[in-house]
Amino acid sequence: MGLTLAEKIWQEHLVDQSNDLPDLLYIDLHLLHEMTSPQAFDGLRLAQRSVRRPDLTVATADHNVPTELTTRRTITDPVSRAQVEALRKNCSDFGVRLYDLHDEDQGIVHVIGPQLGLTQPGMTVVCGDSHTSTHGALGALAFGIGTSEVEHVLATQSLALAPFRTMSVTVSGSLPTGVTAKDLILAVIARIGTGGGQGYVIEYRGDAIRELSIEARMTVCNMSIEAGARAGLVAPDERTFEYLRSRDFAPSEEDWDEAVAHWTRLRTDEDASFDREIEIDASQLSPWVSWGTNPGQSCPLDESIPDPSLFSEPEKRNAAEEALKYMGLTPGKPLREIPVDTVFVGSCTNGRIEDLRAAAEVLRGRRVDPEVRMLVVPGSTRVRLESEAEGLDEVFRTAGAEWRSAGCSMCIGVNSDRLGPQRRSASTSNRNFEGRQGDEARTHLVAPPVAAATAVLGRLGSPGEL
Ligand SMILES: CC(C)[C@H](C(=O)O)[C@@H](O)C(=O)O
Ligand code: SF4
Repeated sequence: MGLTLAEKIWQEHLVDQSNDLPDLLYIDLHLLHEMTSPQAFDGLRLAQRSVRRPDLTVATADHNVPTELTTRRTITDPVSRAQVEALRKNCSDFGVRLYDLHDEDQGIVHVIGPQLGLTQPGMTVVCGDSHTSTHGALGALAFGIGTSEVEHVLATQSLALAPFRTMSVTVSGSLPTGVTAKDLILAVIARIGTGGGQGYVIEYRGDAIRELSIEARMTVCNMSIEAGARAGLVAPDERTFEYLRSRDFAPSEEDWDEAVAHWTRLRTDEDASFDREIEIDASQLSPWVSWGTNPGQSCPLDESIPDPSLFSEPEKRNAAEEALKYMGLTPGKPLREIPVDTVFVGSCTNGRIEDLRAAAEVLRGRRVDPEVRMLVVPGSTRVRLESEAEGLDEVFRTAGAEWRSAGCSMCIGVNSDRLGPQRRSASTSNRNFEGRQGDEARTHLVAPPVAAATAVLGRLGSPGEL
Protein backbone atom coordinates (compact mmCIF):
# COMPACT_ATOMS: atom_id res chain seq x y z
CA MET A 1 0.00 0.00 0.00
CA GLY A 2 1.14 3.53 -0.73
CA LEU A 3 2.33 6.10 1.78
CA THR A 4 1.08 9.53 2.73
CA LEU A 5 3.39 12.52 2.30
CA ALA A 6 4.10 12.73 6.04
CA GLU A 7 4.97 9.02 6.15
CA LYS A 8 7.34 9.42 3.20
CA ILE A 9 9.22 12.28 4.85
CA TRP A 10 9.38 10.25 8.05
CA GLN A 11 10.81 7.23 6.15
CA GLU A 12 13.40 9.38 4.40
CA HIS A 13 14.68 10.63 7.77
CA LEU A 14 14.82 7.40 9.74
CA VAL A 15 18.15 6.99 11.51
CA ASP A 16 17.12 4.06 13.65
CA GLN A 17 14.05 1.96 14.16
CA SER A 18 14.06 -0.65 16.92
CA ASN A 19 11.25 -2.67 18.43
CA ASP A 20 9.48 -1.02 21.36
CA LEU A 21 11.45 2.19 20.99
CA PRO A 22 10.36 5.40 19.30
CA ASP A 23 11.88 6.00 15.87
CA LEU A 24 14.99 8.13 15.71
CA LEU A 25 14.70 10.82 13.02
CA TYR A 26 17.29 13.04 11.44
CA ILE A 27 16.49 16.75 11.72
CA ASP A 28 17.22 19.04 8.77
CA LEU A 29 16.50 22.37 10.41
CA HIS A 30 16.48 23.38 14.07
CA LEU A 31 15.07 26.80 14.90
CA LEU A 32 15.59 28.44 18.29
CA HIS A 33 14.12 31.38 20.17
CA GLU A 34 14.90 32.95 23.53
CA MET A 35 12.10 31.42 25.58
CA THR A 36 12.67 27.70 25.23
CA SER A 37 16.40 27.43 24.58
CA PRO A 38 18.29 28.69 27.72
CA GLN A 39 17.99 25.46 29.72
CA ALA A 40 18.87 23.39 26.69
CA PHE A 41 22.17 25.25 26.29
CA ASP A 42 22.79 24.95 30.05
CA GLY A 43 22.34 21.21 29.66
CA LEU A 44 24.94 21.11 26.89
CA ARG A 45 27.39 23.04 29.05
CA LEU A 46 26.86 20.70 31.97
CA ALA A 47 27.51 17.66 29.80
CA GLN A 48 30.39 19.42 28.04
CA ARG A 49 28.81 18.89 24.68
CA SER A 50 28.89 21.06 21.59
CA VAL A 51 26.18 21.77 19.02
CA ARG A 52 26.38 18.95 16.51
CA ARG A 53 25.31 20.92 13.43
CA PRO A 54 25.48 24.68 14.01
CA ASP A 55 25.01 25.05 10.25
CA LEU A 56 21.53 23.54 10.53
CA THR A 57 20.63 25.58 13.62
CA VAL A 58 19.25 29.12 13.45
CA ALA A 59 18.13 31.44 16.26
CA THR A 60 16.09 34.61 16.53
CA ALA A 61 14.69 36.80 19.30
CA ASP A 62 10.93 37.20 19.01
CA HIS A 63 8.75 36.53 22.06
CA ASN A 64 10.24 38.99 24.52
CA VAL A 65 11.30 41.80 22.26
CA PRO A 66 9.84 45.30 22.61
CA THR A 67 8.03 46.39 19.47
CA GLU A 68 8.07 50.16 19.89
CA LEU A 69 9.82 51.49 16.80
CA THR A 70 12.20 53.83 18.57
CA THR A 71 12.99 52.23 21.94
CA ARG A 72 13.33 48.75 20.56
CA ARG A 73 16.84 47.97 21.70
CA THR A 74 16.25 48.73 25.36
CA ILE A 75 14.46 45.86 27.00
CA THR A 76 13.26 47.19 30.34
CA ASP A 77 11.55 44.05 31.64
CA PRO A 78 14.30 42.15 33.53
CA VAL A 79 13.06 38.64 32.65
CA SER A 80 12.74 39.45 28.96
CA ARG A 81 16.15 41.12 28.93
CA ALA A 82 17.78 38.14 30.65
CA GLN A 83 16.31 35.74 28.09
CA VAL A 84 17.45 37.74 25.08
CA GLU A 85 20.90 38.22 26.60
CA ALA A 86 21.15 34.50 27.36
CA LEU A 87 20.29 33.73 23.74
CA ARG A 88 23.06 36.08 22.57
CA LYS A 89 25.63 34.46 24.82
CA ASN A 90 24.53 30.93 23.98
CA CYS A 91 24.62 31.54 20.23
CA SER A 92 28.01 33.16 20.49
CA ASP A 93 29.47 30.41 22.74
CA PHE A 94 28.12 27.57 20.59
CA GLY A 95 28.59 29.11 17.14
CA VAL A 96 24.90 29.34 16.25
CA ARG A 97 23.68 31.97 13.78
CA LEU A 98 21.45 34.52 15.53
CA TYR A 99 19.15 37.07 13.95
CA ASP A 100 19.28 39.66 16.72
CA LEU A 101 17.04 42.68 17.30
CA HIS A 102 18.90 44.99 14.93
CA ASP A 103 19.12 42.40 12.15
CA GLU A 104 17.11 42.73 8.95
CA ASP A 105 16.32 39.03 9.14
CA GLN A 106 14.99 39.12 12.72
CA GLY A 107 11.39 38.18 13.24
CA ILE A 108 9.00 35.59 14.60
CA VAL A 109 10.75 32.27 14.16
CA HIS A 110 7.92 30.84 12.01
CA VAL A 111 7.88 33.88 9.77
CA ILE A 112 11.61 34.05 9.10
CA GLY A 113 12.18 30.32 8.40
CA PRO A 114 10.08 30.29 5.21
CA GLN A 115 10.98 33.88 4.35
CA LEU A 116 14.69 33.05 4.25
CA GLY A 117 14.07 29.85 2.30
CA LEU A 118 15.45 27.85 5.22
CA THR A 119 12.27 25.78 5.34
CA GLN A 120 12.00 23.56 2.27
CA PRO A 121 9.75 20.74 1.06
CA GLY A 122 10.51 17.29 2.45
CA MET A 123 12.55 18.58 5.37
CA THR A 124 12.15 17.71 9.01
CA VAL A 125 11.97 20.96 10.96
CA VAL A 126 11.81 21.35 14.75
CA CYS A 127 11.67 24.24 17.18
CA GLY A 128 10.89 24.56 20.87
CA ASP A 129 7.58 26.12 19.96
CA SER A 130 4.21 24.58 19.27
CA HIS A 131 3.49 26.65 16.17
CA THR A 132 6.37 25.05 14.30
CA SER A 133 3.56 23.36 12.35
CA THR A 134 3.50 26.59 10.29
CA HIS A 135 6.47 25.32 8.24
CA GLY A 136 4.32 22.44 6.96
CA ALA A 137 2.89 24.91 4.44
CA LEU A 138 6.06 24.37 2.39
CA GLY A 139 5.64 20.59 2.49
CA ALA A 140 7.97 20.04 5.46
CA LEU A 141 7.27 17.78 8.41
CA ALA A 142 7.57 20.28 11.24
CA PHE A 143 7.15 19.60 14.94
CA GLY A 144 7.10 21.70 18.07
CA ILE A 145 9.33 20.15 20.75
CA GLY A 146 10.02 20.62 24.47
CA THR A 147 13.18 22.09 26.00
CA SER A 148 14.76 18.69 26.81
CA GLU A 149 14.23 17.69 23.18
CA VAL A 150 15.79 20.98 22.08
CA GLU A 151 18.90 19.93 24.01
CA HIS A 152 18.82 16.49 22.38
CA VAL A 153 18.59 17.95 18.88
CA LEU A 154 21.33 20.48 19.63
CA ALA A 155 23.62 17.65 20.76
CA THR A 156 22.77 15.00 18.15
CA GLN A 157 20.77 16.58 15.28
CA SER A 158 18.31 13.73 15.74
CA LEU A 159 15.13 13.23 17.70
CA ALA A 160 13.22 10.25 19.05
CA LEU A 161 9.61 10.53 17.99
CA ALA A 162 6.59 8.36 18.68
CA PRO A 163 4.68 7.28 15.58
CA PHE A 164 1.76 9.43 14.48
CA ARG A 165 -1.63 8.80 12.91
CA THR A 166 -2.58 10.44 9.63
CA MET A 167 -5.56 12.68 8.94
CA SER A 168 -6.60 14.32 5.71
CA VAL A 169 -8.59 17.53 5.69
CA THR A 170 -9.86 17.90 2.14
CA VAL A 171 -11.26 21.32 1.35
CA SER A 172 -13.19 21.28 -1.91
CA GLY A 173 -14.52 24.21 -3.93
CA SER A 174 -13.33 27.81 -3.60
CA LEU A 175 -13.41 30.22 -0.70
CA PRO A 176 -15.99 32.95 -1.31
CA THR A 177 -14.62 36.49 -1.77
CA GLY A 178 -13.68 38.02 1.56
CA VAL A 179 -13.22 34.65 3.25
CA THR A 180 -9.63 33.86 4.21
CA ALA A 181 -7.38 31.00 5.29
CA LYS A 182 -7.92 32.10 8.90
CA ASP A 183 -11.68 31.67 8.59
CA LEU A 184 -11.09 28.28 7.02
CA ILE A 185 -8.87 26.95 9.81
CA LEU A 186 -11.14 28.35 12.55
CA ALA A 187 -14.02 26.50 10.87
CA VAL A 188 -11.94 23.30 10.70
CA ILE A 189 -11.14 23.54 14.43
CA ALA A 190 -14.78 24.29 15.30
CA ARG A 191 -15.68 21.14 13.38
CA ILE A 192 -13.12 18.66 14.76
CA GLY A 193 -12.62 20.30 18.17
CA THR A 194 -9.45 21.39 19.95
CA GLY A 195 -8.66 17.74 20.75
CA GLY A 196 -9.80 16.36 17.38
CA GLY A 197 -6.32 16.28 15.91
CA GLN A 198 -4.60 14.65 18.87
CA GLY A 199 -1.91 12.20 17.79
CA TYR A 200 -2.40 13.07 14.11
CA VAL A 201 -0.39 14.76 11.43
CA ILE A 202 -2.92 16.57 9.23
CA GLU A 203 -2.45 16.86 5.48
CA TYR A 204 -4.54 19.67 3.97
CA ARG A 205 -5.68 18.81 0.46
CA GLY A 206 -8.25 19.75 -2.15
CA ASP A 207 -8.88 22.57 -4.60
CA ALA A 208 -9.37 25.28 -1.98
CA ILE A 209 -5.97 24.49 -0.44
CA ARG A 210 -4.26 24.46 -3.85
CA GLU A 211 -5.73 27.90 -4.55
CA LEU A 212 -4.25 29.35 -1.36
CA SER A 213 -1.02 31.34 -1.51
CA ILE A 214 1.91 29.87 0.44
CA GLU A 215 1.43 32.51 3.13
CA ALA A 216 -2.24 31.57 3.48
CA ARG A 217 -1.25 27.90 3.72
CA MET A 218 1.04 28.93 6.58
CA THR A 219 -1.98 30.39 8.41
CA VAL A 220 -3.77 27.07 8.04
CA CYS A 221 -0.82 24.88 9.06
CA ASN A 222 0.01 27.25 11.94
CA MET A 223 -3.27 26.52 13.70
CA SER A 224 -3.15 22.72 13.24
CA ILE A 225 -1.76 22.69 16.73
CA GLU A 226 -4.90 24.39 18.04
CA ALA A 227 -6.84 21.34 16.86
CA GLY A 228 -4.44 19.28 18.98
CA ALA A 229 -2.54 17.89 15.97
CA ARG A 230 1.18 17.14 16.10
CA ALA A 231 1.78 18.80 12.75
CA GLY A 232 0.04 19.97 9.60
CA LEU A 233 1.30 20.07 6.04
CA VAL A 234 0.45 20.73 2.40
CA ALA A 235 2.10 18.86 -0.48
CA PRO A 236 4.44 21.16 -2.41
CA ASP A 237 3.37 22.38 -5.84
CA GLU A 238 4.26 25.05 -8.41
CA ARG A 239 3.25 27.78 -5.96
CA THR A 240 5.67 26.38 -3.39
CA PHE A 241 8.53 26.30 -5.89
CA GLU A 242 7.71 29.80 -7.05
CA TYR A 243 7.65 31.05 -3.45
CA LEU A 244 11.06 29.51 -2.71
CA ARG A 245 12.87 30.48 -5.88
CA SER A 246 15.71 32.93 -5.21
CA ARG A 247 15.18 33.09 -1.44
CA ASP A 248 18.45 33.43 0.47
CA PHE A 249 18.81 29.80 1.52
CA ALA A 250 16.88 28.14 -1.29
CA PRO A 251 18.84 25.83 -3.61
CA SER A 252 21.03 27.73 -6.07
CA GLU A 253 20.19 27.99 -9.77
CA GLU A 254 22.53 25.05 -10.55
CA ASP A 255 20.83 22.81 -8.00
CA TRP A 256 17.34 24.12 -8.66
CA ASP A 257 16.08 21.55 -11.21
CA GLU A 258 17.26 18.64 -9.12
CA ALA A 259 15.61 20.09 -6.02
CA VAL A 260 12.32 20.62 -7.87
CA ALA A 261 12.48 17.08 -9.24
CA HIS A 262 12.78 15.76 -5.68
CA TRP A 263 10.10 18.08 -4.32
CA THR A 264 7.71 17.09 -7.11
CA ARG A 265 7.82 13.49 -5.91
CA LEU A 266 6.70 14.59 -2.45
CA ARG A 267 3.04 13.73 -2.52
CA THR A 268 0.68 11.23 -1.01
CA ASP A 269 0.38 8.06 -3.13
CA GLU A 270 -2.98 7.47 -4.83
CA ASP A 271 -3.43 4.20 -2.95
CA ALA A 272 -2.36 5.55 0.45
CA SER A 273 -4.99 5.71 3.15
CA PHE A 274 -5.45 8.11 6.06
CA ASP A 275 -6.52 7.04 9.53
CA ARG A 276 -9.16 9.76 9.54
CA GLU A 277 -10.64 11.80 6.71
CA ILE A 278 -12.48 15.11 7.02
CA GLU A 279 -14.19 16.93 4.15
CA ILE A 280 -15.09 20.59 4.07
CA ASP A 281 -16.85 22.59 1.36
CA ALA A 282 -15.04 25.94 1.09
CA SER A 283 -17.95 27.61 -0.68
CA GLN A 284 -20.07 27.27 2.50
CA LEU A 285 -17.62 29.24 4.65
CA SER A 286 -17.89 32.86 5.77
CA PRO A 287 -15.86 35.19 8.05
CA TRP A 288 -15.41 33.41 11.36
CA VAL A 289 -14.83 34.61 14.92
CA SER A 290 -14.13 32.96 18.27
CA TRP A 291 -16.55 33.74 21.10
CA GLY A 292 -14.99 31.59 23.84
CA THR A 293 -11.67 30.73 25.41
CA ASN A 294 -10.40 28.15 22.96
CA PRO A 295 -10.18 28.42 19.16
CA GLY A 296 -12.81 25.70 18.73
CA GLN A 297 -15.39 27.90 20.47
CA SER A 298 -16.00 29.89 17.33
CA CYS A 299 -18.70 30.37 14.71
CA PRO A 300 -19.61 32.52 11.69
CA LEU A 301 -19.57 36.23 12.41
CA ASP A 302 -23.18 36.40 11.16
CA GLU A 303 -24.36 34.33 14.10
CA SER A 304 -25.05 35.03 17.77
CA ILE A 305 -23.38 33.79 20.94
CA PRO A 306 -24.59 30.20 21.29
CA ASP A 307 -26.67 29.08 24.25
CA PRO A 308 -24.60 26.57 26.27
CA SER A 309 -27.76 24.95 27.67
CA LEU A 310 -28.50 23.67 24.16
CA PHE A 311 -25.17 21.79 23.96
CA SER A 312 -25.84 18.06 24.28
CA GLU A 313 -22.43 17.05 25.68
CA PRO A 314 -22.12 18.08 29.37
CA GLU A 315 -18.39 18.71 29.00
CA LYS A 316 -18.90 21.15 26.14
CA ARG A 317 -21.79 22.80 27.95
CA ASN A 318 -19.71 23.44 31.06
CA ALA A 319 -16.76 24.68 29.03
CA ALA A 320 -19.02 27.10 27.12
CA GLU A 321 -20.61 28.39 30.33
CA GLU A 322 -17.20 28.99 31.87
CA ALA A 323 -15.95 30.64 28.68
CA LEU A 324 -18.89 33.04 28.46
CA LYS A 325 -18.44 34.01 32.10
CA TYR A 326 -14.78 34.84 31.47
CA MET A 327 -15.59 36.63 28.24
CA GLY A 328 -18.37 38.66 29.87
CA LEU A 329 -20.86 37.59 27.19
CA THR A 330 -24.45 36.36 27.24
CA PRO A 331 -26.09 33.77 24.97
CA GLY A 332 -28.10 35.11 22.06
CA LYS A 333 -26.10 38.32 21.60
CA PRO A 334 -25.32 38.88 17.91
CA LEU A 335 -21.55 38.73 17.45
CA ARG A 336 -21.66 41.90 15.38
CA GLU A 337 -22.92 43.79 18.42
CA ILE A 338 -19.91 43.02 20.59
CA PRO A 339 -17.86 46.19 21.22
CA VAL A 340 -14.09 45.84 21.06
CA ASP A 341 -11.50 48.24 22.52
CA THR A 342 -8.29 46.77 21.08
CA VAL A 343 -7.34 45.35 17.69
CA PHE A 344 -4.14 43.40 17.15
CA VAL A 345 -2.90 42.57 13.66
CA GLY A 346 0.20 40.40 13.74
CA SER A 347 1.65 37.05 14.99
CA CYS A 348 2.97 33.98 13.20
CA THR A 349 -0.61 33.24 12.15
CA ASN A 350 -1.33 36.52 10.37
CA GLY A 351 1.70 38.81 10.54
CA ARG A 352 3.03 38.34 7.00
CA ILE A 353 2.98 40.83 4.14
CA GLU A 354 -0.25 39.53 2.58
CA ASP A 355 -2.01 39.84 5.95
CA LEU A 356 -0.84 43.41 6.38
CA ARG A 357 -1.87 44.25 2.85
CA ALA A 358 -5.33 42.82 3.51
CA ALA A 359 -5.73 44.89 6.69
CA ALA A 360 -4.39 48.05 4.99
CA GLU A 361 -6.79 47.66 2.09
CA VAL A 362 -9.72 47.84 4.50
CA LEU A 363 -8.26 50.81 6.39
CA ARG A 364 -7.25 52.89 3.38
CA GLY A 365 -9.16 56.18 3.54
CA ARG A 366 -10.90 55.21 6.80
CA ARG A 367 -10.38 55.96 10.50
CA VAL A 368 -9.98 53.63 13.44
CA ASP A 369 -12.79 54.27 15.95
CA PRO A 370 -11.48 56.77 18.54
CA GLU A 371 -12.33 54.32 21.37
CA VAL A 372 -10.17 51.59 19.80
CA ARG A 373 -6.44 51.05 20.12
CA MET A 374 -5.11 49.26 17.07
CA LEU A 375 -1.64 47.73 16.92
CA VAL A 376 -0.14 46.53 13.67
CA VAL A 377 2.94 44.40 14.26
CA PRO A 378 4.83 42.91 11.31
CA GLY A 379 5.88 39.29 11.76
CA SER A 380 9.43 40.04 10.74
CA THR A 381 11.70 43.01 10.16
CA ARG A 382 11.66 42.27 6.44
CA VAL A 383 7.86 42.33 6.47
CA ARG A 384 8.12 45.71 8.19
CA LEU A 385 10.55 47.04 5.58
CA GLU A 386 8.51 45.67 2.70
CA SER A 387 5.34 47.21 4.16
CA GLU A 388 7.08 50.55 4.55
CA ALA A 389 8.37 50.41 0.96
CA GLU A 390 4.75 49.92 -0.18
CA GLY A 391 3.47 52.70 2.07
CA LEU A 392 1.33 50.40 4.23
CA ASP A 393 2.74 51.96 7.42
CA GLU A 394 1.36 55.31 6.24
CA VAL A 395 -2.07 53.79 5.64
CA PHE A 396 -2.09 52.40 9.18
CA ARG A 397 -0.76 55.57 10.79
CA THR A 398 -3.15 57.83 8.88
CA ALA A 399 -6.03 55.63 9.98
CA GLY A 400 -4.92 56.04 13.60
CA ALA A 401 -3.28 52.65 14.19
CA GLU A 402 0.12 52.11 15.87
CA TRP A 403 2.85 50.87 13.53
CA ARG A 404 5.38 48.64 15.30
CA SER A 405 8.58 46.62 14.91
CA ALA A 406 8.60 42.87 14.48
CA GLY A 407 7.92 40.41 17.30
CA CYS A 408 5.29 38.19 18.90
CA SER A 409 3.88 41.26 20.63
CA MET A 410 0.30 41.04 21.91
CA CYS A 411 -0.15 37.49 20.71
CA ILE A 412 1.25 36.45 24.07
CA GLY A 413 1.35 38.46 27.29
CA VAL A 414 5.07 38.00 27.98
CA ASN A 415 6.37 41.30 26.61
CA SER A 416 5.29 44.89 27.10
CA ASP A 417 2.40 44.69 24.57
CA ARG A 418 -0.26 43.47 26.95
CA LEU A 419 -4.00 43.78 27.09
CA GLY A 420 -5.39 45.10 30.39
CA PRO A 421 -7.95 43.30 32.61
CA GLN A 422 -11.42 42.99 31.05
CA ARG A 423 -10.15 44.59 27.88
CA ARG A 424 -11.54 43.00 24.74
CA SER A 425 -9.59 42.47 21.56
CA ALA A 426 -10.14 41.32 18.02
CA SER A 427 -6.86 39.58 17.34
CA THR A 428 -5.38 37.91 14.27
CA SER A 429 -3.34 35.57 16.51
CA ASN A 430 -4.07 31.92 17.26
CA ARG A 431 -4.79 31.51 20.98
CA ASN A 432 -7.60 32.92 23.10
CA PHE A 433 -7.29 31.06 26.39
CA GLU A 434 -7.76 32.88 29.70
CA GLY A 435 -5.02 35.43 30.26
CA ARG A 436 -3.30 34.80 26.93
CA GLN A 437 -3.02 38.48 25.95
CA GLY A 438 -2.86 39.73 29.55
CA ASP A 439 -4.46 38.96 32.91
CA GLU A 440 -8.24 38.77 32.58
CA ALA A 441 -8.03 40.01 28.99
CA ARG A 442 -10.64 38.81 26.49
CA THR A 443 -9.68 37.72 22.99
CA HIS A 444 -11.72 37.19 19.82
CA LEU A 445 -9.71 35.44 17.11
CA VAL A 446 -10.36 36.83 13.63
CA ALA A 447 -8.85 37.20 10.15
CA PRO A 448 -7.01 40.42 9.14
CA PRO A 449 -9.90 41.95 7.11
CA VAL A 450 -12.31 41.42 10.01
CA ALA A 451 -9.74 42.86 12.43
CA ALA A 452 -9.41 46.02 10.35
CA ALA A 453 -13.18 46.43 9.86
CA THR A 454 -13.67 45.89 13.60
CA ALA A 455 -11.17 48.66 14.33
CA VAL A 456 -13.20 51.07 12.21
CA LEU A 457 -16.58 49.99 13.53
CA GLY A 458 -15.57 49.73 17.22
CA ARG A 459 -17.37 46.38 17.34
CA LEU A 460 -16.93 42.99 15.68
CA GLY A 461 -17.73 43.41 12.00
CA SER A 462 -16.59 42.71 8.45
CA PRO A 463 -15.45 44.93 5.55
CA GLY A 464 -18.83 44.45 3.84
CA GLU A 465 -20.39 46.69 6.49
CA LEU A 466 -18.17 49.69 5.80
C1 LIG B 1 6.70 30.31 24.23
C2 LIG B 1 6.37 29.13 23.40
C3 LIG B 1 6.84 27.91 24.10
C4 LIG B 1 4.90 29.07 23.01
C5 LIG B 1 4.57 27.90 22.10
O1 LIG B 1 5.10 26.82 22.23
O2 LIG B 1 3.74 28.00 21.26
C6 LIG B 1 4.45 30.37 22.34
O3 LIG B 1 5.06 30.61 21.14
C7 LIG B 1 2.96 30.36 22.19
O4 LIG B 1 2.46 30.69 21.14
O5 LIG B 1 2.28 30.05 23.20
S1 SF4 C 1 3.50 34.91 17.45
FE1 SF4 C 1 2.34 34.01 19.11
S2 SF4 C 1 1.89 31.94 18.49
FE2 SF4 C 1 3.52 32.70 17.18
S3 SF4 C 1 5.39 32.02 18.16
FE3 SF4 C 1 4.95 34.09 18.90
S4 SF4 C 1 3.79 33.78 20.78
FE4 SF4 C 1 3.76 31.83 19.69
